[in-house]
Amino acid sequence: MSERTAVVLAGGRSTRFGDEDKAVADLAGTPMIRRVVDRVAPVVDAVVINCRAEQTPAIREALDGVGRPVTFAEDESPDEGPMAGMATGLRAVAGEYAFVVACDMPFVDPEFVDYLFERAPGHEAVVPRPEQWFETTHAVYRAAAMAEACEAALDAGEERIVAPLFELDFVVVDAEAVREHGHRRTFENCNTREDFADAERRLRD
Ligand SMILES: Nc1nc2c(ncn2[C@@H]2O[C@H](COP(=O)(O)OP(=O)(O)OP(=O)(O)O)[C@@H](O)[C@H]2O)c(=O)[nH]1
Ligand SMILES: [Mg+2]
Repeated sequence: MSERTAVVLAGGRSTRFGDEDKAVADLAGTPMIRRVVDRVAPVVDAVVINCRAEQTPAIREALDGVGRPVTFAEDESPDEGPMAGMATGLRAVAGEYAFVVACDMPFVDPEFVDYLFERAPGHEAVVPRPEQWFETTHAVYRAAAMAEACEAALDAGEERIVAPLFELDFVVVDAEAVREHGHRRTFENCNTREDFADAERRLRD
């Protein structure tokens, strides 16, 4: 099946942001997660949201009318970290490949996401490495393979998402390819009120 899915990770507690869920917080007039989904929707067929059960109503409302089927993959037990969320989200994917993205990346570049999907056939993961770090929450995975690898890593007490990644046949998109195919803002994430204010200034430009 060639269907492409976006898995949006939103199950965190937004502690750096404050007493509000940053996923649905207003960013220049639009809930942040809506910005993320609106940006990736043109290059995917379906959307899966990973979050805690109590977040679902507000996120569902924020995503009303996005034009792609949205399903919710709720954490069975919350606060187990982004890798657990990734496994839960990927288990709910119907197609072969999924782009996993954090809910706090409102500048995600659809053309770059398309490029990541294009590099995927024959591999289990396509992960950008614009600098020193692998952007594991902005990467394409063969859903079943990564879900399984995450579950094994969690069982082994691993917390870093590179651990399951290294178990897969993965392609690295290096700094040069990132520059060539992507906008540098694509990896920018908003964690604090200051990050929101800063992003908002640029979104209103
Ligand atoms: N399911 C799930 N997702 C998580 C968890 N922790 C973080 N995430 C998600 O992983 C992504 C990156 O996490 P952070 O940017 O640290 O978000 P956060 O944990 O909500 O924010 P802070 O509390 O400020 O670190 C975000 O999309 C989060 O929603 C978790 O325990 N469970
Ligand atoms: Mg966190």
